[in-house]
Amino acid sequence: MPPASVSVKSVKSAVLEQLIILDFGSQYTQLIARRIRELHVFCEIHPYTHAPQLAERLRAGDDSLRGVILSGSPCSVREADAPNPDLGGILGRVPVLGICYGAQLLAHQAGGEVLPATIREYGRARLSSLDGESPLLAGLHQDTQVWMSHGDTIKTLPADYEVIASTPEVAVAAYKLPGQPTYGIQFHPEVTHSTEGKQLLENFVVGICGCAQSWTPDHFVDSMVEALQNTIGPDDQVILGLSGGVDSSVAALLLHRAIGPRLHGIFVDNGLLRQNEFAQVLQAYEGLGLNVTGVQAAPEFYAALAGLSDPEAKRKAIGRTFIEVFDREAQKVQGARWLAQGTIYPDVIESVSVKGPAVTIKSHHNVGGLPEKMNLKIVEPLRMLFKDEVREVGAALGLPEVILHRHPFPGPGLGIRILGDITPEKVDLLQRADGVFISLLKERGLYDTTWQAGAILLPVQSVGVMGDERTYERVVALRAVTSVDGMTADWAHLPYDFLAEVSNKIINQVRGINRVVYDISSKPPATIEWE
Ligand SMILES: Nc1ncnc2c1ncn2[C@@H]1O[C@H](COP(=O)(O)OP(=O)(O)OP(=O)(O)O)[C@@H](O)[C@H]1O
Ligand SMILES: O=c1[nH]c(=O)c2[nH+]cn([C@@H]3O[C@H](COP(=O)(O)O)[C@@H](O)[C@H]3O)c2[nH]1
Ligand SMILES: NC(=O)CC[C@H](N)C(=O)O
Ligand SMILES: [Mg+2]
Repeated sequence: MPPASVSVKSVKSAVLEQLIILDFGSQYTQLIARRIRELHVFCEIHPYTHAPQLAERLRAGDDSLRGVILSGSPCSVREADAPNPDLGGILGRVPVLGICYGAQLLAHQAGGEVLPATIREYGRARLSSLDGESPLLAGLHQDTQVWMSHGDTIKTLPADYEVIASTPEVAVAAYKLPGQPTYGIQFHPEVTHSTEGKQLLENFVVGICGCAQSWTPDHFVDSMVEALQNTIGPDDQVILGLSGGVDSSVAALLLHRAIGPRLHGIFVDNGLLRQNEFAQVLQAYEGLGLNVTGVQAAPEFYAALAGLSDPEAKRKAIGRTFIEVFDREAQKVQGARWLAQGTIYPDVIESVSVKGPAVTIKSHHNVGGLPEKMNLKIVEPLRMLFKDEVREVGAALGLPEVILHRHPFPGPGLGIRILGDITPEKVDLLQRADGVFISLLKERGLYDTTWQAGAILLPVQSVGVMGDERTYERVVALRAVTSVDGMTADWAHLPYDFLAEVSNKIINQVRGINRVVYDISSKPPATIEWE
C-alpha cells in the first residue's frame, strides 16, 4: 500500500483560497512559494505534470484555486523534450503568471518565437517603458531594478499580445494576453534583487487573483486541525514519531488538538542521540499533556547499520529500523491506523525529484527511507511548511521556548555525523565532543544566534603530541551555521576565542581526539550535514 499523505489533499478542502505554482524545475520555485506565503496566501508547489489535474478542478467548479504561477526552468522551450503541458483548461479560467521559462512557454505555445539571446542575461537589469496602467505593474517605478537569469529570449510575441515592459536588452520583459488575466515576465520577481518584485507579486496575488490574505499561523492551525479531524476516523489511533525537535513537537500539538488522547507519541532512542538527550527530551514533554512513550532500541539500529558506510545506505537502514520500531509499538495500541511524522517541506524538496526538476540531494530518512510496504498510513501535517513557518505555528500553539528554539537535529542523528561506519565507541566519542561544543555555545550566549551546530567525527587520524608523547588519534570537525530555513546557510562567524576554548576543552577532555577543525563552507555548495 503506498503511503497516503493527508496534508495535501485535506488542506485543500479546508483552505478557502490558494495559489498553485506549476514547477518546471527552477532553482527559485521555493522562493516564489515563500514570497506568496509572506503575503498570507496559501500556496502549494506541484510538478508541471499536474496541469491536467488543475484543469479538472477548475472544470468541476473548484473556486478555491485562485491563480496559477508557471515557474522558470533549466530547460529551453526550443528543445524537443522540454516540458510542454497543455494549459488549455487553465488559461482564461483563472489568472496565470508565467515567470521566465513560464513566460517563454506561454508565448511559444501560442505561436510566438523564442530564440537564443544574442547576449545571455544574468543579473541585474532595469525595466523601461513600463506600462503604469497595467494592474500587474501598479506602483512599480520606471527604471526599477529586476533580476534576470535567461539564455533564451522572446523574439516575437503572438499577435494581440501586448508588451507592458522592456529592458535595454530585452524588448519583451513583460507582456499580457488579450482578454484574459494572463501575464508573462522574463525576470524573477521572487528574488530580493528585484527590488519591487514583492509589489509585483502582491499585485498579481491580491489585485489580480483577488486573494484575501487571510492565511496566518492561527488560520493554518484551525484549518489543519479541522482537516485532521476529517481525515482521521473517529476510532483511529495515531502513532507519532516524536524526537524532541521542533517539527515533530509542533505536529504533536496540532494532532493533540485534533484528536486528544488518541495520539500516541513514541520517542525512540536509536543509539544515535546526543549526550543525555533521551532523558532531557522526555522531561521537556512533561506538562504538555501529551502521551509519550520512550523506547530504547539502540541495539537494533546498530545491528541494522553494521558494516554500512555509504551515507544513503545508512539513512535508509535507519529509516527502515524506525518504521520497524513504530510498527511494533503500534501493535501494542489497539486501533492504531496512522503513523504521523514531523516531515517539513525542505525534507521533501531535497529528497524527491519531480521528474526533471530539482535533483535528489539526500533522501532524508523520513521521506526516502520509508519502506514500500507499511502497515500504517502516513499523516504529515507540516509537509508543506518551511522551518521558520513551523516555528511560527509552534508559537501560535504555545510550544515552550526550549523546544521552539532548539537547533534542528537530523533523525539519523550522529549516524550521519560519523563519517563511515558506525560503532558504539565512535558514538560515545562524538557525544562527548558534541556535548562540550553545545554546552559552551549555551554558556557563552551563542546558541540562539546560531541556527544549527554540532560536531562531526572524521574517518582520519592525525599525529599530535601530548605530554611529550606522540599521539595518533581522531579528528573532529565543528559545524555551526546561520540560516533562515536550512535551504541555504552560511558558516557561523563564531569568535576565535570561543573556538579556541571549545578546541582546548575537547582535546583535553575527550580522550581519543587530538585535533579539532572548523568547517567554513556555506550551503550551497556544501550542505549543513557532512553526509
Ligand atoms: N528519535 C526519534 N524518535 C521518533 N521519531 C523520530 C526521531 N527522530 C526523528 N523522528 C521522526 O522523523 C521526523 C523528521 O526528523 P527531523 O529531525 O527532520 O524533525 P524534528 O526532529 O521533528 O525537528 P528538527 O528538524 O527541529 O530536529 C521527526 O519529525 C519525527 O517524526
Ligand atoms: O530528519 C532528517 N533526516 C535526514 O536524513 C537529514 N539530513 C539532513 N537533515 C537536516 O536537514 C537540514 C538541512 O541539511 P543538509 O543541508 O545537510 O541537507 C539540517 O537541519 C539537517 O540537520 C536531516 N534531517
Ligand atoms: N530561468 C529560466 O526560467 C530560464 C529559462 C530558459 N532556460 C532560458 O535560459 O532562457
Ligand atoms: Mg530532529
